[in-house]
Amino acid sequence: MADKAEKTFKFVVVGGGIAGVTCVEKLSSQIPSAEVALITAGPHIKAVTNFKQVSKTLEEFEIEERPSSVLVQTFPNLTVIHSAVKSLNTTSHCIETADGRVYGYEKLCICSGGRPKLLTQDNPYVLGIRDTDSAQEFQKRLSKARRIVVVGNGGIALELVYEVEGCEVIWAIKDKAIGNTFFDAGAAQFLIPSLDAGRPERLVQCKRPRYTTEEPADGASHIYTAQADLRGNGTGPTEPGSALGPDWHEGIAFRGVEEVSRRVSVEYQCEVEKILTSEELLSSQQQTNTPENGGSWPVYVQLTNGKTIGCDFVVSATGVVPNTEPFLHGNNFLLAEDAGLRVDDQMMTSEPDVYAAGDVCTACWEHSSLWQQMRLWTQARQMGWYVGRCMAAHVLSEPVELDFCFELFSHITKFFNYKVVLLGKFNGQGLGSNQELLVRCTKGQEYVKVVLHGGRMVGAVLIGETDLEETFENLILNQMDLTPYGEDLLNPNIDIEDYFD
Ligand SMILES: Cc1cc2nc3c(=O)[nH]c(=O)nc-3n(C[C@H](O)[C@H](O)[C@H](O)COP(=O)(O)OP(=O)(O)OC[C@H]3O[C@@H](n4cnc5c(N)ncnc54)[C@H](O)[C@@H]3O)c2cc1C
Ligand SMILES: NC(=O)C1=CN([C@@H]2O[C@H](COP(=O)(O)OP(=O)(O)OC[C@H]3O[C@@H](n4cnc5c(N)ncnc54)[C@H](OP(=O)(O)O)[C@@H]3O)[C@@H](O)[C@H]2O)C=CC1
Repeated sequence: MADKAEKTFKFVVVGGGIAGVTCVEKLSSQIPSAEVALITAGPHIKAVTNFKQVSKTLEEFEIEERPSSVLVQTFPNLTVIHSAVKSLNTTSHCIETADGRVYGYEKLCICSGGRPKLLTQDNPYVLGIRDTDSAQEFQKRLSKARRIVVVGNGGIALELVYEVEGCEVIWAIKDKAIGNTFFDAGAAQFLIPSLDAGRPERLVQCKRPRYTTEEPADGASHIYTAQADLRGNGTGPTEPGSALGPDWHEGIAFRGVEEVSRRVSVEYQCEVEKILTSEELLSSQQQTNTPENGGSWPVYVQLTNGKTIGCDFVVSATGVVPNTEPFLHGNNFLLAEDAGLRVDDQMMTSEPDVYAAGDVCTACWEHSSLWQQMRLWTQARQMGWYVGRCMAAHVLSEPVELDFCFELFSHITKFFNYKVVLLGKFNGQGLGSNQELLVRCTKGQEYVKVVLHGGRMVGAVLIGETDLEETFENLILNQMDLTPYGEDLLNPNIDIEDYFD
């Protein structure tokens, strides 16, 4: 492959999601003279906007989907190639794209994200949601649906069951409580009433521009560059786009055909045993498993609790698998248990000069006791920024230390219209029974949980407008012994901020 390389770049970054774009921005600003290529399968790139450092580790930002020409205008050293990577040869330092072109690199960063880990592949009644196209497909199918089954108990399921209107939702979860990837049972109990109450009316308007994946009308090149006229055509609507951002459902009406505003029922502690078409259900002759609520449906879901539920389609919100496939063949990448590319504290994979960041990688350095990896946009941005710094530092033979953002896990998001802040070991991850919990809850207003370990705060869940995030972040970071304060820590009559000043 090496002698076929039509151009060799100092840095090649694969993936136009948050991790890849942030990496490119960092590289271009650190070494403006270096030639950088961004190779991405999707037709657009993601850009972080309105970045706000809320506190030492908490950050908020918005995400825009943009044509890559905008990025190229900002960084004249950058070439964007819209084509999927087909193969990689780490020995010859070459990468081949779907349109048969070969590019050389001195240093490569893989930021190819993940794809939905579906319950089953190739079943037309089972949908996953990842990018703009899959969200639009979901919306289209929903507009004709009377009942859907949502499987999974993480971020996507939590958002969908709250957002869908005009359609009955059966939510099947493995656990005893909703939202297991983010909450404990107490928080779930606090949130459950919002499921029935429904979400407040809001204007359905698009906050930021969205782009379609149609070919450019003028037949313009898929390669945007200030330097070269490299043409490619290895991309199209079937290639994976970048993962959606936090408020991906804003501006999209998730409405089924029913008049009812919402009806969500949760099937707890069950998994999907089988997914059958109506013909398969009939021929299976399982008369004992009479479908719930009768009726005739395009597809039936048999759950391990013995229920068979007919529906229009199934949403498999069951996590992500790192997109590693095209990079593995013929190379010696070490993979983690979750199938991500293993990276060390310099974001380097097991192959020389190959780095990885974002959803595709698994952080395999010795973590701070207060941090864990979760495949979130915050971490994709942080890793993208840090990997760019590492790559530039290695070229310049400069030392680089693990960034401070990996000291403490922090995440701000919104579920069921409540602000949610998660800090450190917010669910007592890895602490076993060696933890003490303090909880304060005001129905419909706030839920505050603090995780203590050896008298020190190691994690917190803050739901609602608690205004406690900065103080708690400080208490977690400084690891002060809080034993003398006891339950006063959550006493609503004490101004905790003043208390620790
Ligand atoms: C519906 C949904 C809602 C979400 N909501 C939130 C939220 O509220 N908060 C939060 O923190 N996180 C959220 N996330 C998670 C978050 O979006 C991801 O963790 C983050 O965007 C990952 O960024 P990334 O750059 O690693 O990967 P991606 O955004 O997936 O980007 C991967 C890029 O690689 C490209 N690519 C893939 N394969 C190839 C190839 N072979 N060749 C070339 N290019 C390739 C793709 O086109 C894409 O541009 C959500 C995810 C989803 C799906
Ligand atoms: N607001 C936010 O921060 C949001 C973040 N996201 C992120 O986007 C990504 C994709 O979201 P999502 O798909 O919800 O992934 P998550 O990892 O958040 O959740 C996946 C859920 O599916 C469950 N699950 C896995 N396999 C099965 C199975 N075979 N049957 C039943 N349940 C199963 C998991 O349970 P278990 O854990 O027990 O395996 C878990 O509850 C994640 O990285 C998520 O963090 C998405 C939306 C919003």
